[in-house]
Amino acid sequence: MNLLLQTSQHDLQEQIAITGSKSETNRLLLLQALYPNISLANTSNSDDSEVMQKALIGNEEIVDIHHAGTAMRFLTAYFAVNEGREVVLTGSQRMTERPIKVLVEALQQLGAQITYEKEEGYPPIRIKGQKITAHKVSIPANVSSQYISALLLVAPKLENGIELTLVGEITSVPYIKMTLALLNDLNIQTSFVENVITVYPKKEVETKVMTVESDWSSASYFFSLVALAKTACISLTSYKETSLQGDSALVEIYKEMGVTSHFEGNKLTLTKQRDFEYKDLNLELNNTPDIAQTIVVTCLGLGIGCHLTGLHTLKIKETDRLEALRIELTKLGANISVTNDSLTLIATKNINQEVRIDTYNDHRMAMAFAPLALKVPIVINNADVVSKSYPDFWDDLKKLNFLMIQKWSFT
Ligand SMILES: O=C(O)C1=C[C@@H](OP(=O)(O)O)[C@@H](O)[C@H](O)C1
Ligand SMILES: C=C(OP(=O)(O)O)C(=O)O
Repeated sequence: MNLLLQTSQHDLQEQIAITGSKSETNRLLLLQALYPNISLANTSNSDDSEVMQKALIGNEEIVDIHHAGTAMRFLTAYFAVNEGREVVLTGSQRMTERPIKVLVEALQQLGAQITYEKEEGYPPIRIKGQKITAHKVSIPANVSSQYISALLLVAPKLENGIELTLVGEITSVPYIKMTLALLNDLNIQTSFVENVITVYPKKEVETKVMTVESDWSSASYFFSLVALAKTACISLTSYKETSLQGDSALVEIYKEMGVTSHFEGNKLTLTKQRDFEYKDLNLELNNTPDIAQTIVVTCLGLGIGCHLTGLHTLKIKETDRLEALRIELTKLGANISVTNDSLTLIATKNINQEVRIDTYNDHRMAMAFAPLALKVPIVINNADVVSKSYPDFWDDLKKLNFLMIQKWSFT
């Protein structure tokens, strides 16, 4: 489905309910498989959480997690320590290009039995679950924090827990802290001192309902919409002022783009500041890689420039996001350059109309570019990719009176 988006609505007023964080949900689904007496509320309705849940409750030999990076990484660790079970873990074409070697080698240090079915270092992988008693392991920390979270999540069920030494610069740190915080919520003891993380074993946890906070990465598209509208007041539920999700940094980042955030209970209200003085932005996004696309598109729409750094992990996500941004923003008339870990956009006032944005099987390409419809009509190709994290995205956008016309590839 290709969608032509346009709107003449410049005052955005609405209340939107976004479901739970997919990062928190996928962690908690795994923890629930380890500790069945916990229950979950406000879970994510994303495809990634659905495949995670199916993989955990199913009993197939071949487990296909499609595009879900967290599911691939978390389940690698889960099946590796699941004594007596053998599975082949695989995913979409793109998943077979996303590296897994760092995690496989760390698990092998602990005694896991994992082999590659095709290319060394990449899914699909064959895992023969083992009883693990070793507990000291080291791992390169600069490729993906998901490898680290994967080990930490299964650690409390290992006989001796885990003592994990992180080697090199640590990337996407808030996601590691989220994992530890969720373990702590279950009274599982952890420590994170300098570059060593320890998780202590815990056989049972108390019965508890874990309520997932709504997804901040999904909220980013509304920050962008508010920034690009003439006037706006959009409320989002259910959010916390102190969040486990690093992407809650949106509140501070979008202040620099004229968006005011206000909390009342668990309702977050975004309003557009009047007479705001815009300046080019300089941001380090190592802690918040998933909002880089949203931010650069907002900057283009506002006619300001930006220099974003700390982006090296973008190259191994759903697509090479740096390259995808360079190609699509150039089509819109932007002056953009990228390196292996940064992006620079020069301020421009003109945006090309009715450009067809390719989405590269990446939900965030579709959602990040959609708010630009407030400035120019825009076509989003393969718009259904949004279901990876936010299946209701287009319905929620309709509530803001966006006009959406299905376009066929040849029209
Ligand atoms: O642990 C998680 O839930 C995630 C960690 C991040 O990945 P990296 O650590 O690979 O940057 C992030 O981009 C991803 O969307 C979700
Ligand atoms: C990178 C993402 O997801 P994953 O790595 O879990 O596929 C994302 O949702 O932006």
